[in-house]
Amino acid sequence: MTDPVTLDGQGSIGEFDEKRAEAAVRELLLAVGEDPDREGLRETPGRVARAYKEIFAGLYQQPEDVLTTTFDLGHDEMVLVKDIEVFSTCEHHLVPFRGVAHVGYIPASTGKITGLSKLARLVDVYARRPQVQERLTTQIAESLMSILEPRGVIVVVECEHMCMSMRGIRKPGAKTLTSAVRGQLRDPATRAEAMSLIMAS
Ligand SMILES: Nc1nc2c(ncn2[C@@H]2O[C@H](COP(=O)(O)OP(=O)(O)OP(=O)(O)O)[C@@H](O)[C@H]2O)c(=O)[nH]1
Ligand SMILES: [Zn+2]
Repeated sequence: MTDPVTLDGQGSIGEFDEKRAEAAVRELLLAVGEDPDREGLRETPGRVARAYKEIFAGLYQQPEDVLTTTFDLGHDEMVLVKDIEVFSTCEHHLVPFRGVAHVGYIPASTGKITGLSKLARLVDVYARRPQVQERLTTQIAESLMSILEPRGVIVVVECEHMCMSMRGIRKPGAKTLTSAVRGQLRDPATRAEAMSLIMAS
């Protein structure tokens, strides 16, 4: 395995250890009083390990891997992609949180823009890690700022956390909104314009 290297303060650039994950799931089943050798559970540790590999695939990716196609277009107005589906995993309880992300930016005057799908891929890179919503939001904003060097960025994320719905406080339907605003989008008028586009149905 590669030596651990910090990745935005999270995880490490290594490889997913499927055997270890499988053993841990088997152990967890034993801990809850289940029989991992019974018919229905026999394949479960392996299945869960493969599912985790997919759910945490973002630990083995960098934003540069997905923000690849950049065009020079000379477009100097805001580009906004709304309602990008978010599936992530709360790092406190390892249960899902899901919702949408809205990602907008004002390209650099040199016109460096990226493919629209790349913004959704960027959301996935950070969502597919053990996360908290605030960090997910700022990581998207900051990676866009450093890679595209735009004049401004706005990221708004709205999610429902299963750790608040299915357990603990049990408030299904409660939504958490987080935002990160950088550069010219901090200007109140520009920010208000972006927010009205985001909130419009
Ligand atoms: N700020 C923030 N908090 C989160 C996020 N996801 C989960 N949490 C919160 O993390 C907190 C963890 O609190 P703890 O008191 O350590 O854990 P707990 O006893 O399981 O807390 P309860 O959920 O209140 O039962 C809870 O209040 C969760 O609602 C997130 O993305 N951002
Ligand atoms: Zn949680």
